[in-house]
Amino acid sequence: MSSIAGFIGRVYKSLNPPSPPRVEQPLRFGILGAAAIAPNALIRPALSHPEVLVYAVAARDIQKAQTYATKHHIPKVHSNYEELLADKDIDVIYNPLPNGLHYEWTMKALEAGKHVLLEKPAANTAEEVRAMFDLAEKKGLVLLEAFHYRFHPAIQRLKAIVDSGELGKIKHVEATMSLPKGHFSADDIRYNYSLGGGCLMDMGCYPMNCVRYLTSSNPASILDVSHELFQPPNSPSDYASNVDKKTVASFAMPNDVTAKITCNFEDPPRLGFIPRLPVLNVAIECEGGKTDLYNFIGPSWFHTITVTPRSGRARKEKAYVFSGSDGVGGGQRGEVWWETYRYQLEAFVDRVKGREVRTWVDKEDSVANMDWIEKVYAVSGLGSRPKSTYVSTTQT
Ligand SMILES: NC(=O)C1=CN([C@@H]2O[C@H](COP(=O)(O)OP(=O)(O)OC[C@H]3O[C@@H](n4cnc5c(N)ncnc54)[C@H](OP(=O)(O)O)[C@@H]3O)[C@@H](O)[C@H]2O)C=CC1
Ligand SMILES: O=C1OC[C@@H](O)[C@H](O)[C@H]1O
Repeated sequence: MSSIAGFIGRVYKSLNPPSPPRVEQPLRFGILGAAAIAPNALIRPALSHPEVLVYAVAARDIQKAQTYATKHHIPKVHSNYEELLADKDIDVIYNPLPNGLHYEWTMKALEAGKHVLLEKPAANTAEEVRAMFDLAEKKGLVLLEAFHYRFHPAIQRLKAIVDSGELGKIKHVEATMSLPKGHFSADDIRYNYSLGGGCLMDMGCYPMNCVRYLTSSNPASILDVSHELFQPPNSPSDYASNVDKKTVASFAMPNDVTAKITCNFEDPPRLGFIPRLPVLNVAIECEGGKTDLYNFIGPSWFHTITVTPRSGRARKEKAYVFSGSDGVGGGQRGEVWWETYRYQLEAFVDRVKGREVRTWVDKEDSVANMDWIEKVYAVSGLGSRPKSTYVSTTQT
């Protein structure tokens, strides 16, 4: 009963967060595009952060930007992306553009002297990811690939359990992100190759990141890759698609560990008619038992960490807030209703302000993640998503 009340409380408070008064000079964020994800990933989390003001939005169509700004109480509207970047009152750019535009607009934002909170996956190629971080470093600006789940206590608690050695050495890690068929329409950016589409890019980047994070390593090699292709409705049977709607990849990790990632845009109904639930799980087999986290990507409303030692009693844990006794260090306690995005925003602001952060997703992490995504695409034969044609004016 108390867990149902806890769930309702978390959902309610995360959707209706308290909004404390802003500090005298909050960080002013500008949003590139009237993006579908921004209300969840930035606008709502920002309400409860006293040092953040979502100050401006730009869209390719000014009317769209105005409607969005009115709906989300954003004070300023710009009629194009360049104008947003030129706005001297903006400190941070949030870049939730389609993947294939991440590089160009992040480079432009950094060139304009802005910190950048950049949606995942960071860009279409590892080379582009490195170039963005090089420029951020050169300019002394903060750049973060928004792997929001990494900032939540749940995944950090899971890693602390694994790292504590209580289950012995890791043998195998499996991470899955799968959504029921029908979640995305055929014209979604996710199915558009020229915009950096593909399931491995959009969803597979999480399991890729997660297996690397939990094993504290990069793959040694790829063991196997399989994929299913997206075919636009009414396309000819010989339509050559290079957009995966599903990818499964297995890896040899260092120290005799193996890993498997699965991502699926279109999990078909069971028996053809029973709709599937999303699958957002990670499971780890160790020599002395196993553990898993149900809902590793969106743990804020509900998750379960199950720990099953080979000998001894199994237990279930929750980690909605950093407790101090959870083996993941001090600072940034959080609130039980904070979503992954709110934890992420806390760390981002702390980083910009030069304060210590509990956790971070750094340059080499982002570069390696993209590198392995490209390597999987190379094995599947689909190839990397197209390189940006943007030529930076600030060569690093
Ligand atoms: N962190 C998370 O949980 C999530 C992250 N994402 C990531 O966020 C990014 C955006 O996803 P989402 O919000 O679903 O995307 P949308 O379909 O809402 O597109 C985002 C914006 O892209 C702009 N855009 C610019 N050029 C084009 C173009 N040629 N075609 C289509 N759109 C264009 C549009 O801006 P305009 O308003 O100017 O027209 C649009 O508002 C992706 O990188 C995705 O991976 C997505 C969902 C969840
Ligand atoms: O968290 C997410 O869920 C659905 C995906 O398509 C999206 O891009 C991703 O970030």
